[in-house]
Amino acid sequence: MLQIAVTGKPNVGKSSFFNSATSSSVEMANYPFTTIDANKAVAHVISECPCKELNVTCNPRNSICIDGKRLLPVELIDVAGLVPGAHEGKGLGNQFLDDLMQAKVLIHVIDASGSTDAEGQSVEAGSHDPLDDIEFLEDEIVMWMYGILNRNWVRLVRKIEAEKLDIAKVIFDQLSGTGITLEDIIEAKRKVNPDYTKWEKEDFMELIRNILHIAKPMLIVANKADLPTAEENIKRMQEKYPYVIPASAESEIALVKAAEAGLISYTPGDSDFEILEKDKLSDNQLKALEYIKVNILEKYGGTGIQTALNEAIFGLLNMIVVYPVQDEHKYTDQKGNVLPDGILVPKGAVPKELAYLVHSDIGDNFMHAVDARKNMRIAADYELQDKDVISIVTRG
Ligand SMILES: Nc1nc2c(ncn2[C@@H]2O[C@H](COP(=O)(O)OP(=O)(O)OP(=O)(O)O)[C@@H](O)[C@H]2O)c(=O)[nH]1
Repeated sequence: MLQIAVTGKPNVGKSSFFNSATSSSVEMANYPFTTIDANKAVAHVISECPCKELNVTCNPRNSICIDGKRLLPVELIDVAGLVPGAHEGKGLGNQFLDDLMQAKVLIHVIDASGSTDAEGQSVEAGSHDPLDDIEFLEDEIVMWMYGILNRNWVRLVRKIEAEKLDIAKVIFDQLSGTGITLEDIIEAKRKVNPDYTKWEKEDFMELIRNILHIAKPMLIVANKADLPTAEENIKRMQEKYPYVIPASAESEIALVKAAEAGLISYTPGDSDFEILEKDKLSDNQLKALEYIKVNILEKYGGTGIQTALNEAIFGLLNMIVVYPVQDEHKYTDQKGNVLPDGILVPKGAVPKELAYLVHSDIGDNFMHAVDARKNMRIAADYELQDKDVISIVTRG
């Protein structure tokens, strides 16, 4: 399952974000996996299910369909321990960085209201500039990777020369376990001085930043957007960085709780709610709900939690959803389940890559694929499209 790391300095609302993003999956009946371990749980991203358009009733297996919306599971990892000096082993140090590197995409939770200082201590709202926190995470990761690469560099350069090794492959081996691919390194290296024997600290830093931007894209969640000091900071963040999602984890938690109690009707991701039991709500509760409506839902179009997850997968990672089936006429698997699985694949993937994502045996025995909508065989280099329904034909 695709992994998303949720991180940020202490007190910014990481746990609140993590809990609000994963609690709704827990409620879902027949969900095969909920809490994986203490700091991992399943959340979901939402995509339009092809069932409506194909006029069929689907029987999802790896996902859930609610009113034509397909909820696809992703794994969230709660990575606590970001403190200044983490790369030198402060706080949870390298454990923090190892955990972070498991994920394909990072969600960096920021206290947009500026009420926590650089170390995560509470301060007067608006007195800390949250823009300073954005650079700080990347700096910690860069310094940590620099430490790894720099450690044996002189010896490695000699070895590269003596044994005529490929520099990108050598860097790749040094960074093993970080999920960074050889292709990522080759691409990142193009923009730095080609003569690696002359690399200074700045060249390493540039290379590492390039690698990070390619291999570990980062989404900024501007949390605590409900506080009055957040608005101006959010504007400044959005002007400077491409992926900033205003959010209020606390509002999401409040709305989900009220919905669970039957007081309002609200589904995560909605941009509005409806009060069902006005008489059972106290004046304070009504005021709080009104505050959320005006200051979060109407202002930002939602609490930002579901938007952030969707943006991480479909925006930053550029994924699409493809539906493999066995019977291209009925859109079913072997057992007759209609549109059983939605699979997240990177945009640009071809049918054989989909086959491997379904199962390695199916990949090994892949012959060709059929576009079930058009009932037509597709070419080996056909780029899969979002919501494609594909039947894979295998040998034997
Ligand atoms: N106003 C407001 N407060 C929030 C929001 N999200 C979290 N908080 C508050 O911020 C404080 C920290 O929240 P946590 O979720 O524990 O933060 P954390 O980043 O996990 O903190 P650590 O466990 O210390 O790393 C708590 O008092 C929350 O109630 C939000 O969206 N709005």
